[in-house]
Amino acid sequence: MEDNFQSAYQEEEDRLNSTLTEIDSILARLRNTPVYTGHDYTEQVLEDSREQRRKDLARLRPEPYFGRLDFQGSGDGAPQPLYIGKIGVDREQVSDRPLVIDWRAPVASLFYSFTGGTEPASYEAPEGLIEGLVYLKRNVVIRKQILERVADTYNRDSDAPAVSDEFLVYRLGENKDNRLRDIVSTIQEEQDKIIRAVKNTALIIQGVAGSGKTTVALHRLAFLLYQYKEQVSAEKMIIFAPNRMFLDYISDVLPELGVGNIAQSTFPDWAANVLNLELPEQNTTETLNRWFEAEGGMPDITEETPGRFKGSTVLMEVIESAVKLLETGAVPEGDFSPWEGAVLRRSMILRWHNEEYAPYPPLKRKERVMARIHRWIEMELKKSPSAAALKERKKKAAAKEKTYGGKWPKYEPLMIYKQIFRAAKVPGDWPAEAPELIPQGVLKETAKDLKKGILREEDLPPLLYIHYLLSGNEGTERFDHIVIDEAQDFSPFQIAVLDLYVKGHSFTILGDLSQGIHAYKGVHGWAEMQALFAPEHTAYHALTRSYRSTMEIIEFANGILSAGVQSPLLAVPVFRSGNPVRLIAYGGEAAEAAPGADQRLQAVSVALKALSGREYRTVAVLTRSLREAEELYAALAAGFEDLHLIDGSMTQYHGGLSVLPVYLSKGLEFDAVILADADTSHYGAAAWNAKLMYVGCTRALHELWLLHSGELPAYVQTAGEETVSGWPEAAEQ
Ligand SMILES: Nc1ncnc2c1ncn2[C@@H]1O[C@H](COP(=O)(O)OP(=O)(O)OP(=O)(O)O)[C@@H](O)[C@H]1O
Repeated sequence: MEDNFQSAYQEEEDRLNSTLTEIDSILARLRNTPVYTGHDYTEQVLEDSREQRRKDLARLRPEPYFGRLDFQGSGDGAPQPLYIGKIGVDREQVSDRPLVIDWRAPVASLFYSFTGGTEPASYEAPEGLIEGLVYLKRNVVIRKQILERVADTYNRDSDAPAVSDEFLVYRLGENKDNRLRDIVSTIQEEQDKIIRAVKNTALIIQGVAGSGKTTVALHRLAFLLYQYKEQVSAEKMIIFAPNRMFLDYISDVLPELGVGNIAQSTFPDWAANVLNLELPEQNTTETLNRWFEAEGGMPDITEETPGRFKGSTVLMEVIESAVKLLETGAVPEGDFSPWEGAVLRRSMILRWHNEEYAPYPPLKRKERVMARIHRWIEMELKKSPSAAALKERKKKAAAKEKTYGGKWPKYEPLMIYKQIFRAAKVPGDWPAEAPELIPQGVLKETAKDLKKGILREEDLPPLLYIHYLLSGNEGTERFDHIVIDEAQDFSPFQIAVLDLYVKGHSFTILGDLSQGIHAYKGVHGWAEMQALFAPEHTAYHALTRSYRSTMEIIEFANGILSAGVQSPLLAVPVFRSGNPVRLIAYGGEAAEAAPGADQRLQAVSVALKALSGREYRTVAVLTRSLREAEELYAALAAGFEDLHLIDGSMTQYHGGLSVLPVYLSKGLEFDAVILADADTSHYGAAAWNAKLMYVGCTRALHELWLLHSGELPAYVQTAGEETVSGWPEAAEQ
């Protein structure tokens, strides 16, 4: 065994050396080729490609590849070793087998989809299905040109035919810094299917916490750019994520994959930009705080909860009817007469509006009709009998034209939105009552907000839709692809509106219903989103394995889900074992002398010291509310150098030690998590509270401690069979 390993290591070291020599020689040749600066187009294209190759090779040199697959296609005489890396490199002789194969190339898909066994394997190539036998699947870790590790996950000649998880487990056991990383060397089969799915589909992915949704979405973008290079461009792709700090957290993955220039935004930021609106900064944060700090729990969520109703496609219908009403009554009453004796019949204007310009959206139609009227005036002016009459008529016509233009509907999204909710005066031909489809409660609350000038996040999709109905998506280029992360917090209306701004329903929509803590606005089931697309335009995938946390943490979090939410969406852990989850009751007899608040502070401080003293790089204290996070931070900051408070307004994630409310931790991960206040007064019995706690627990990679002074919620007690209680010895108070 040891001998085999030695020879594998030696073999890979030799191959690495020869690869590096070859890369260096290609690079040297490219660098010695004079840079073309002339005007010949063909030469310019060749120069661009040389420059790209120079950059790629320089980028590749420190870690040229990460995997090897020995494959014998049906036409091959013997198994051929294929080396797979982040970027493909052709040899000097392009007819030879590539030096390194791009991980996105069709043949590289075998590296990910092959699940062991002696049966033939196959992959889809442009020329059709290629079949053959896999002999070896090997992971090689190279850092700074040094071979660090060789691990065979499959070897046809060995006794263990299945693909082993050993290398994956090794990778997952590493500590994380403050950024999400690429996973090209260990993409799993279920993830690979999503990454390589065809472009023009609305892919909806339900993935348990830590199943790699965010990571997979980013790899999918890199794949689409490779596979559809002629059809898509990075500038026309966009990622929607919950907040700006999260965007910062994921911002390294795409550059690591060699992809730049993909727009990343929050939905409100993007919508405000399209609508040309200035959104007050604190609105979203304020809604969140209001919602999550609510004393005595959340209000009940029904289809009439404002966020839910305004996110529904029912409101789309209401808007469509309102815009139709405006459009039908748009042409002002009466003929148009710019001066005495000149008359343009209304019937003619109506014909222009309703027939000739019918294909245009209302705002364009109005512009076209007004331009046509202007041209008509100019023709009429030519008939003026004298220069004085011409001058007089011109003056009159200008005034009349202005007045006539003013009689048209305003066609302004916010105004129309206010009119729909009866927060602004409605045109004469509108019914006095708002449409029955709008529930009374929503009507009142929205009208009150709109009159005060308050716009909430849930008002943005309707506003965008009105904007679209009025102007089409003119001025905003349609995207080639849209990624929506944390999509359980999106509403069907939001997706329906975004569909108007993307080509071919090309979406990757990822989320986890078990983390749906924004139930007042998000979807309650994926069918709500699937229903927006024709069956042939949508596909559903479920990711059930969780890669982030140890088995102990996942089993504990699963327990919370089953008992607290009765959810069937449980995570399947990768076989990676760590320390048991720790439940720590503080206060009680040992610390009776200290008043309550001090005991809590002391407990958090001891836990933070204990965990940050280990090899972990990121440790988080999660509180139930922002206020509690702020208070804890203020009390702890002096004792911990690298401590950061994370509130809703942050744009950067620093890593190290953090204090944050649990609802803001969504999407992030930490080596160790301390869940402060895990008691019934902070986490009530409602499913919603269990979800919140589930989110908190699943942020932890290696270590999870729950601190409490009161009773633990029942769903934690039942989940806690395999946990340990109390402080570890070294951290004893
Ligand atoms: N195939 C893989 N190989 C190695 N690491 C992986 C793999 N898949 C996911 N991971 C790791 O698992 C962690 C979770 O990934 P990610 O944040 O993308 O999951 P998620 O499903 O978006 O999680 P959540 O919904 O809980 O926020 C990350 O550290 C990621 O690097």
